[in-house]
Order: sequence, then structure tokens, then C-alpha cells
Amino acid sequence: MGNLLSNIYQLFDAKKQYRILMIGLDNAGKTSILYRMKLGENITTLPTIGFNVETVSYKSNLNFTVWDVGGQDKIRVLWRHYFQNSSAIIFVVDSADRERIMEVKKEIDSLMYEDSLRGAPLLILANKQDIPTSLTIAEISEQLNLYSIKDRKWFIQSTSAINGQGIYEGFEFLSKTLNSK
Ligand SMILES: Nc1nc2c(ncn2[C@@H]2O[C@H](COP(=O)(O)OP(=O)(O)OP(=O)(O)O)[C@@H](O)[C@H]2O)c(=O)[nH]1
Ligand SMILES: [Mg+2]
Repeated sequence: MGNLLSNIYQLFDAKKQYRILMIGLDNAGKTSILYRMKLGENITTLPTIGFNVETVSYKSNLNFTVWDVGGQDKIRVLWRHYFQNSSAIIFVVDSADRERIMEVKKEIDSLMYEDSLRGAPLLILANKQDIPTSLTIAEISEQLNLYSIKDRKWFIQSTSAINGQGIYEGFEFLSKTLNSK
């Protein structure tokens, strides 16, 4: 009886677990966002050569295991090793890096063809919005041609890892989308 009760208790207490892959070009702010989520503060980062992984709780019933993988050109080939079993993708964009927005488009376009990511919701974080010269959400959506994405749910959110703006709203999209699956 004790066992049965504890099993039932565990059922209700169980948190839903989701594996989230966070990628994007180098210097976009992925690691800064990960630790802003985890610790609620701004940390000093170094370029990520491998990956960072942290479990982040959201509300009382969700756990996200967020994999933050380095974005330097030479190591982007490693991204695909993290695709399998990812419930959703967070793609972080440096909104102030106007020169590389077409490079961002190229990477997102090729992700959309990945079989192992088929249907995975896509959250685009337009980061560094605290920099006044940043591209706006409308400009980024247009340049990346996001409206052509029809085979999955996607959402673009402006963020700043420096002051935390927008990160909660990004989580809200993931939680709603994954819970409704
Ligand atoms: N102004 C501003 N700077 C940011 C923001 N987010 C990150 N940065 C800065 O951008 C630089 C790169 O941040 P990281 O978080 O290391 O970038 P990353 O995407 O993890 O880079 P890789 O690990 O090389 O792929 C650091 O100097 C951060 O302090 C932001 O929202 N606003
Ligand atoms: Mg990093």
C-alpha cells in the first residue's frame, strides 16, 4: 500500500522533461542566455568549444535540459551530433551583427532540412536588443524569411542576456508548444 501511494504521488509530482538544443553563430550570446536562465544573472563567458548543459526548471511542472553548443564556424559541423531526441531548437541571433545575418539564414535554412529535427519547434531569440543599432524583430523575420517556415511551430522573441528581457517569454512559447503536443 505504501508503495502504491508513493507511486501515485510520484506520478503527480513528476515533472515533464524536455531536451532543448540551443545553437547559433559564435558570439550570439547562447552561453550568456543559458546562465541568465539558470542563475538569473549576467556572467562573463568565453567562446564555447564543446558544449554546456544545464537543467532549468520552468514553473512547477517543467524541466528543460538545455544544451548550448559552440557556434564557431569550424565547429558547427558538431551541431548535428546533438540533434537526436531534441524536443525543440533555440536559435540565438546577434541582432547587432548586421554583416552576418545572411550567414544566420544559411544555417537556419539547412536546419530546416534535417530529418532528425523534423517538426521540432523553433524559437529564434533575437538577442542583444539592448544595443541601439540592433536589427528589429520585423527586419530579422524578413531577412531570415521566417514566414516561409510552414512545417513546424516557430516564434521570434527579442531578448537581452545582459538585462534578462524577453527570456521568460521565450520559455513560455516552448512550454505552451511542447505541452500542447
Ligand atoms: N550587449 C549585449 N551583449 C551580449 C548579450 N548577450 C551576450 N552578449 C555578449 O556577447 C559575447 C558573446 O556571448 P556568449 O554568450 O559567449 O556567446 P556564444 O553564443 O555562447 O558564443 P560561442 O560559444 O562562441 O558560440 C559576450 O561578450 C557577451 O557578454 C546581450 O544580450 N547584449
Ligand atoms: Mg558559448
